[in-house]
Amino acid sequence: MNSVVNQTRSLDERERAVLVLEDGTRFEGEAYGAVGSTFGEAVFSTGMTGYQETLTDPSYHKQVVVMTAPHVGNTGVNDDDAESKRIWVSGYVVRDPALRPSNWRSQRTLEDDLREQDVVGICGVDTRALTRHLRERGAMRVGIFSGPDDIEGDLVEKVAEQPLMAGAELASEVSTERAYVVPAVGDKRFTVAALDLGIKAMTPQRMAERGIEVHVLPATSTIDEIRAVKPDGVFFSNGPGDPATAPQVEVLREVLRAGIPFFGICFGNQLLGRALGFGTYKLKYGHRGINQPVMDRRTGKVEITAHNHGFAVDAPLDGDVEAPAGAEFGRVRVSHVCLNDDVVEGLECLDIPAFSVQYHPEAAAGPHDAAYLFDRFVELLETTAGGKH
Ligand SMILES: NC(=O)CC[C@H](N)C(=O)O
Repeated sequence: MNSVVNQTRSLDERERAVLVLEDGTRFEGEAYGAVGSTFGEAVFSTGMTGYQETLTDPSYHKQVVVMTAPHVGNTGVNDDDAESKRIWVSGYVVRDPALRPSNWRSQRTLEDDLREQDVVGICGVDTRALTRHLRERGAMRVGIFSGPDDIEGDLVEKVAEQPLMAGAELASEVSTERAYVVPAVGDKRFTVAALDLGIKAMTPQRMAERGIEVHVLPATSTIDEIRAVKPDGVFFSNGPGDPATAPQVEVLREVLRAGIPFFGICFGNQLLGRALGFGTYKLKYGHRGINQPVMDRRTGKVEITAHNHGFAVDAPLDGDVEAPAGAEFGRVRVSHVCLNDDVVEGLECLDIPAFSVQYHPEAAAGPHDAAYLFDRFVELLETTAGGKH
C-alpha cells in the first residue's frame, strides 16, 4: 500500500537538531526534511489542516513556520493542492510528524517534498510552548541547525546576523518573471490585470470561475504595462515582506487616479492603505491560520477566515475619513475588522472604485465564508464597465 512505502523515519533514526531564537531561547529536537541550517522570521500558524497550501504560499518567503497543530503530515501531499510551484517557507517546525500518511489523494509524504526541495525543518519540538513564547515576546529571527557541522559555534550570533523582516522588500523575489493568462471559465465577461506580488494559484482561479480572464503580471510591471492588457479592473495579490518598502504603491496610485476598479488581498490591502496615505506597522506576532473571526461592518456578519499577515494598516476604525494622501482619493472606510484584536482587515473607498481585505478570500486552505468578496469585485466591474478609464 502506498502509505507504507512512503513511511517516514521514526524519531530515533533522525539527526539531532536545535532551534535557536534571537533572544537565546533553544529548543532541542530532531531533523525533519533536509539536514543543514536555515534562518528566517519565526511565526506560528494555527491551522489544523492545509499544511501543503501553507508551505507553498509565497507570502511565507523568509519565514520559519511553527505549526501549533501537534500532528503534521497526516494526509501526505499531492500534485493538486500546491499554491505555487515550490515550497517557500525557509524552515518548518513541527511537533510530531505523521509516520504513515493516509489519504486517498496522497502521492508522497510531506517529508519527501521537504527533502527534495532542500527545506530544513525540525520535529520533536513542543510547538505550543514555542508559540506561547512568540506570543509573549513577539515574532523574532530564528535558526534551525542539524547535522554535525551546522550545529557548531555561536548559534545565537548566527541568528542575530540575519536581516530583519521589517524593511524587507521580497515581492520581487517570488513574483513571476513573465506575464501569463488564466482564461475565464465559460464565457469571458471581464479582463483583469493581477499584479503577482506572491500570488497563490487559487486566486486567479476564483476570478476565472466568475468569467474573468486574468492577466497575471510581474511585480515590477509599470502602469503602462498594466494598461496594455486593457483591464476592466486591477488586482494586487498577497505577498511577502514589509509593505512600507514596496515600490508598487506609486503604480497603484496611478491605477486609482485613472478610476480603474481595484481589489487587493493581504499585501494588496496594505498597499491600498499606503496608496491612500495611511501607515502600516508590524504586528507583535501576526495572524496566521484558517480560523480567524472577522466582521464585515457593512453587513454585521462574522466570517471565519484564512490569515497570513505580520503587518497591518493603521487606519481609524470609527467613521469615514478623507484619504490622507489627498482629496483625489476621496473618503475611506474600514470595512472589516478582526474580532480577536481589532486589527484593520479591510478598506473600502467611498468615492473611487477600490476595496481590499487583509485576509484570504481564496481560502486555500480555509473556510469559504469570504468567497463573496470575489462577487463584490465582479459587481464593481459591472457597475464601472464602459467607464472612461
Ligand atoms: N500574505 C500576505 O500578503 C502578507 C503580507 C505581508 N507580507 C505581511 O506579512 O503582513
